[in-house]
Amino acid sequence: MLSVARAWLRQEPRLLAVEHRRFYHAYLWVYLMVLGLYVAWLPVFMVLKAPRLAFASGIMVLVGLLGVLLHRQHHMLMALVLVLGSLTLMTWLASYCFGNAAGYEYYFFIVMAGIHLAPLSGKVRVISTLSLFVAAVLSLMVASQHVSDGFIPVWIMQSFNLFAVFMLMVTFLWRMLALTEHFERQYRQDASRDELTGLFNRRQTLRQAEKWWQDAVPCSVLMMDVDHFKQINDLRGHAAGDEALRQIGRLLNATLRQGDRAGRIGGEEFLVLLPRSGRGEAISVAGRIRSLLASSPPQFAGSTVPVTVSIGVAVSHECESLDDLLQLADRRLYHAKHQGRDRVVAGGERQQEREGESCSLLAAPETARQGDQGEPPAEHGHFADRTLVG
Ligand SMILES: Nc1nc2c(ncn2[C@@H]2O[C@H](COP(=O)(O)OP(=O)(O)OP(=O)(O)O)[C@@H](O)[C@H]2O)c(=O)[nH]1
Repeated sequence: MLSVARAWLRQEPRLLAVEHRRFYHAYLWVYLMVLGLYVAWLPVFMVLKAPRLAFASGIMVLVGLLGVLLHRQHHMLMALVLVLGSLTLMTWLASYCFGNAAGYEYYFFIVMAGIHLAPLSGKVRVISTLSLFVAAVLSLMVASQHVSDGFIPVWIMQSFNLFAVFMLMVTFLWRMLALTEHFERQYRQDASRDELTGLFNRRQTLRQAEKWWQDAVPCSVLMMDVDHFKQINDLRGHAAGDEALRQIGRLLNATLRQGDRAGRIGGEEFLVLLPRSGRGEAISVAGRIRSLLASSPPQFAGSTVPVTVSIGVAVSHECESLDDLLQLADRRLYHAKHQGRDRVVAGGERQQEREGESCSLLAAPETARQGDQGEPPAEHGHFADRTLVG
C-alpha cells in the first residue's frame, strides 16, 4: 500500500516540461510536509483548547490533500496557490489566537520561500511578496502580545514551531539542491551520450579527441562504419537496424580498455579513440572488434543479424593536426569500403593514390578476391584477417 502510494507520488505526470520537473518533485515533498503539519496541528489545537483552530486544521488537511492531488495531476500552479494560501491563512489564524510570541509567524518565511522558488513571473512574485508582508504585519498587529494556553508554556510552543519551520526550510532547500544536481548531471549525461547505443555522441567524442590532441597524448583512432547497413534496415526493418547498432555499441564498450573512448558519430559510423596506443595495438583492437562481430553477431527477434564493419586506422604521429588525423582515418575507411568492405585499412593509401584505383598490390588476397563493393558480405560468421597496412 505504502509502496504503491510512493510509486504513484514519484511518477512524474506525463509530458512534464523539463524545466518543471524540479518544481514538481521538490514541491511535492513540501506539500506532503505541510499536510503532515496540518495533521499534527489538529490534536495539538484540541489540547490547547482551540477547537476552532482544530476544525480549521481539519479543513486544511483536506485542502492539503487536494493540493497534492492537483499537483500530481499537473495543475501545479493551482496547487501552489491552494497550499501556500492555506498555510498563510492557518499561520494568520494561529498567530491571532496564540499571540506573536508563540512562533506561528515563522511560517510566513516558508510561504515566502514557496513563492520565490516556484517558477513564477517577476510581477507575480513581487505582488505575492507584498501581500504576504501586509498579511504578516496585520497578524502581528491584531495578535495579542503574549498568550499562555495554561497547559503548554509559550516557549515550548515557540520551540515546536521553530523546529517545524527549520525542518520545512531544510527539506525545501535540500530537495531543491539535490534535484538541481540530479537533473544537471542527467542533462550533462544526456548531452554527451548517444541515446540509441549509450556510447558518447559525436560532439563529446570529438571534444575528447581535441583534448587529447591538445595535451599531446599520442593516440590512435579507428573510424568504423557498418557495411551495407541500409540493407539491414530494408530487409529486416528499422528496429532490427537499431538493435544491431545497440549491440555494436555494447560490443565496443566490452572490447575497449578503461581509458579508451568509443562514440557514435553518425548513423552507422563510429569513432574509437585509443590513447597511448600505436598502430600495432590499434590494428589488433580493430581485428578484435571484427572477430567478435563475426563470432557473436547481433541478435534480433530470435534471429541473427549478420553484420560486418570496415575500419580505417590512423595514428597521431602521422598527422600535423587532429583534422588531418580524422581525415586520414576516414580516407582509410573509404579505401576499406572500396576494396570490398569487412576489413581494416591502416595505411597504404598514398601508394594506392599513386596507382589509381587499382589496389591489388596492397590488398590482402581476400580483398582481391572479394573486390566487389556492391555485394553484401558473404561470409558472415567466418572471420578472415583482412588488414591492410601501408
Ligand atoms: N535503423 C537505423 N538506421 C539508421 C540509423 N542512422 C542511419 N541509419 C541508416 O543507415 C543507412 C546508411 O546507408 P548508407 O549510407 O547507404 O550506407 P550502407 O548501406 O551501410 O553502405 P556502406 O556504408 O557503403 O557499406 C541509411 O539507410 C540510414 O537510414 C539509425 O539510427 N537506425
